[in-house]
Amino acid sequence: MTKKVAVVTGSAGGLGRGIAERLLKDGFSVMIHDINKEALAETEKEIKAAGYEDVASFAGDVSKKEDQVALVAAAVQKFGQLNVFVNNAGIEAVTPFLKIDEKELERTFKINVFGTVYGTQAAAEQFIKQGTSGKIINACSIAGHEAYEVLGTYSATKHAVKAFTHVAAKELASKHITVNAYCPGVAKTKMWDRIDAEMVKADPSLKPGEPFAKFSGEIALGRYETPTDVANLVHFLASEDSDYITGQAILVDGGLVYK
Ligand SMILES: NC(=O)C1=CN([C@@H]2O[C@H](COP(=O)(O)OP(=O)(O)OC[C@H]3O[C@@H](n4cnc5c(N)ncnc54)[C@H](O)[C@@H]3O)[C@@H](O)[C@H]2O)C=CC1
Ligand SMILES: CC(=O)C(C)=O
Repeated sequence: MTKKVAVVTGSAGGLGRGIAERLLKDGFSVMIHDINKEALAETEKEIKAAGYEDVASFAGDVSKKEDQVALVAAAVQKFGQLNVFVNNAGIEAVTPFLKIDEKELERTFKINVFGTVYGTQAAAEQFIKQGTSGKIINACSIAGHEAYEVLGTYSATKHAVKAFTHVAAKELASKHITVNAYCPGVAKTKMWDRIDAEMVKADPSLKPGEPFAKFSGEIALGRYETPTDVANLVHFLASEDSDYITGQAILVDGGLVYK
């Protein structure tokens, strides 16, 4: 039987790498992808060294539509088809509201929102061309359900990701394409290291590590999130067990936001 094929954007590290590794374990062929070419090459090497042969990599920028189309084409050329597309890549922005500027708005919306739209379009076009069903899975956040101080731009982008998840699900359902989102809480990746540093810069009364400790201290299950926690949900959303679920932005946050 032909192996199913998944693409995971922004998977040179962090949550994306955890997701890619889980999908490989589940038996998918996986195209990993990132804007950081060196980290991507290193990750591919490490994954192969761990015994996974059906992995390949493609470097690109999710905010460029042509890169997303080329990513899908590369996955299909390498593995023969596409079944799952994970719009994982995203960036943070940590700025007090009155200081948010055009540059921050443009950069964050281009990567988090435009990137998700372009990835969804490229994947959906391929599913339609194949005449198959398909699954699109987007990175949202607790910040797509709540809005956080000094994370205004980021929260707005994740609310937009949630809205596009709903709309794409409605429009693509008749083509047997499902669109869902995972909404992590507080995971100690490079993103949170940067958020912590920026929050300390914005409020000098804070010490390094305190913002992360404050956010993760409110998690009901008593610990911060790991890439595996997120990958467990994406594994489900990529599997046939989720076939009757579409348009959902599912919280996977250990009990932090209740919606
Ligand atoms: N870490 C956390 O606590 C949470 C993360 N998320 C979301 O999960 C996703 C992954 O987050 P992390 O792994 O924590 O982030 P990260 O910053 O650790 O990793 C993100 C990866 O995306 C890549 N990337 C950035 N811009 C890109 C672009 N334009 N094109 C292609 N690749 C690009 C980076 O090079 C990096 O390898 C993001 O969408 C983030 O917003 C959501 C909720 C919580
Ligand atoms: C990183 C993130 O998604 C937060 C702080 O909600």
